[in-house]
Amino acid sequence: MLQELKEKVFHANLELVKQGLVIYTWGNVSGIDREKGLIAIKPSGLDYDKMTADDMVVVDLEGNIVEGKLRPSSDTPTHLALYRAFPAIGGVVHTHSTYATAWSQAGLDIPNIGTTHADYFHKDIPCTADMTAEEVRGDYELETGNVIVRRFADIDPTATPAVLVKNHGPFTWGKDPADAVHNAVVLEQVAKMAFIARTINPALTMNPLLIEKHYNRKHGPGAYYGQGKQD
Ligand SMILES: O=C(CO)[C@@H](O)[C@H](O)COP(=O)(O)O
Repeated sequence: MLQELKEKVFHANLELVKQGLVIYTWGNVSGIDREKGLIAIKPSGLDYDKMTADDMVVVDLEGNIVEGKLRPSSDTPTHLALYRAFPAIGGVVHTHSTYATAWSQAGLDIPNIGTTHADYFHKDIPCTADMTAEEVRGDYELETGNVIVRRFADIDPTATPAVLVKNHGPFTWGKDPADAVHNAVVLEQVAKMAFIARTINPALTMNPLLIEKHYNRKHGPGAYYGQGKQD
């Protein structure tokens, strides 16, 4: 069942390691088959170098295991909350990549201070608020997803496919697992550049005109970015 999706999710998980976003068994990637309402996700606690596509666990949107001998990622409820709330997404990634996690631990949004950021994330990358005692002591992973969804009440998740969970780490998403990983890689670079830039100049400014210009070059009605069109 879902062999093609399991293969895509498996290779997307391996890409986290290849891109240096995770060590040991940290992080996880999932993908969804919207027609079937089924999700393939990395198994919990398994070394990436021992993992196979067949190890990917298939669950439904309520988290019931439909196929798989292993336990699904401990973050599965968070992934599922995002799939339920954001109907346009096809893949979700969670990592503890260094710079994005540092901004999560600092509890600050990553400000949009550069065109690389604007290309991929449009606005500031939001950090969630503190979780309450009830949320932490309750179904923590599900509540983590709910906190993310509430933080996006007035943010377009398609335009800004990333969030920092305060004191925990980043989640990204995309049209499929590979796109979600791509956004996780760029997020880590943007987090690193923002940290360095603000260290160099705490009083730096961003030209607001560049935000729409760069975002629309890549995503707007006239988007040609990467399609080989000439100026
Ligand atoms: O956020 C965490 C731990 O804080 C998790 O992402 C682990 O880093 C990976 O958990 P599994 O996917 O292996 O259950």
